[in-house]
Parts: sequence; structure tokens; C-alpha cells
Amino acid sequence: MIEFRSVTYAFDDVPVLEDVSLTIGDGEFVVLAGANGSGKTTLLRHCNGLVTPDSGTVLVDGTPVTEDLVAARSSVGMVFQHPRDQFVAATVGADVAFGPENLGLERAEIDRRVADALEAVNMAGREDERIDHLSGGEQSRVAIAGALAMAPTHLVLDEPFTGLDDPARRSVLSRLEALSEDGTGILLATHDLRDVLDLADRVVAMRDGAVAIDDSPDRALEALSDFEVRVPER
Ligand SMILES: Nc1ncnc2c1ncn2[C@@H]1O[C@H](COP(=O)(O)OP(=O)(O)OP(=O)(O)O)[C@@H](O)[C@H]1O
Repeated sequence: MIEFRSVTYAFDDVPVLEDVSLTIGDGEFVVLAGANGSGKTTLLRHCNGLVTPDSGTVLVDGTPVTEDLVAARSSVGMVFQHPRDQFVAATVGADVAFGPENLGLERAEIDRRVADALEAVNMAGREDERIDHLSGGEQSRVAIAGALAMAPTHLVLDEPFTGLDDPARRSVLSRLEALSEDGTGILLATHDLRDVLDLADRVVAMRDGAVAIDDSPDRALEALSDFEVRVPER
């Protein structure tokens, strides 16, 4: 479980998160919505200690992130908004293998995870391609594969579908759905709820750094008309 307890955070005295309390249970699929600048990315970056609260606590499986960064970073897989920031190797296969290699896994298991993660993002068999020769959408898919290959207990994704074509988006969504059914907690920030609402257990919407809605998708949908997000027509 990931738990935010009364988290407050400011950039240079400008409040960005105000008293945010939120839990993402194991196997729960939580969609995070909200206008530009409402604090979503800042909130997500607390999950692995890239940002630390001014007050309040973020716990991963009961342990404060600030007390055990290594544990938080191995159990929370992060997919960032700008995938270029995330690459550590020159080729697709080497990059996706980097995390599992650091876990000290056997080569066969690493290769299996890399192949499986690339399949989940519709890039099966493209291990040897250079990352800097890929399109923006393909690079985003490699970043997602890198997080999947770690087989983390929790997955945190910041606008993961930006630039993905329909087949890739559907493939990633179906993998996220399967992972959530198998117990992975998922926190996914997006401006477009059309594809994810059916998969979500809860929708959290932020406004000016505070949680304004935390409800079931059906109930949240009614209240979301005030938010700058795309919602499915019902
Ligand atoms: N490094 C920074 N220094 C100062 N202010 C920042 C910094 N990063 C973010 N902010 C401010 O914090 C607020 C929240 O930003 P954040 O990126 O968390 O919002 P968001 O909801 O993820 O937005 P978007 O939908 O555009 O991704 C914004 O007002 C932003 O200007």
C-alpha cells in the first residue's frame, strides 16, 4: 500500500500540495486527474522520494519513504512524463534490462522479463534498436517497459499515454489491468479519462494542490465536469 498522510509541500514558499491524504491499496487502480499545475506530478514524485514532504508522511508498505529510500525505489516503479530523463543505456534491450540486472537476477530471468515487458508495449523483438533513433512515442513505450520489467509491487505513471498510438495504448492498458488484478497497486495521472475509467477502482481529482474528489468512477464522473479532463460520454 502507498499512503499519503497529510502531505504538504511548497516550492519556494508557494504551496503546491496542501494536506493531501490518500491511499492506494494493493491491487487498487487509482486514476489521478486535475488541471495543469494542480500538483499531480509533485504528488507522484513523493512516492519514491524524489520530492520529500515539508510536513506529513508518505509510506510504502508501512515504511516512510524518507526512512528507506532503497526499499521505496525497489517496490515502486515510476514512469515519468519525460521519458528521455529516464534512460540509462543506448539500446532498448540494455535499458529495459538495467533495473532487473540491478536486482541481481539470473540472465535468463532478465531476458525473459525484458522480452515480456517489450511485448506489453508492442515492441517485441526490438531489443537491439538504439533509443535515440526511436520516435517520441516509442521512447515512451521503452520507459514503460523499463518499469514493468522491474515487476514492482506498485506502479506510478505520469501521463503514460502521451504520444502512444492506439494499439500501444490498448496493449499497455490491458497489461495494467492484468497487473492490478494480480495485486499491483497502480496510481496513474492523466488528463484523459476515456480509456481508464472502466479499469479504475477510484478516481482522485486534485485542485490547487488539494484532493477535491476521491470516489468511485461513476460518482466521480458526475463531479468531474468542473475539471479540465476528458471524460467518456455516457
Ligand atoms: N521545480 C519547480 N520549481 C518551482 N515550482 C514548481 C516546480 N515544479 C513544479 N512547480 C509548480 O508546482 C505546481 C504543480 O506542478 P505539477 O507539475 O505538480 O502539476 P501537474 O498537476 O502535474 O501539472 P500538469 O498537468 O501540467 O503535468 C505548478 O504551479 C508548478 O508551477
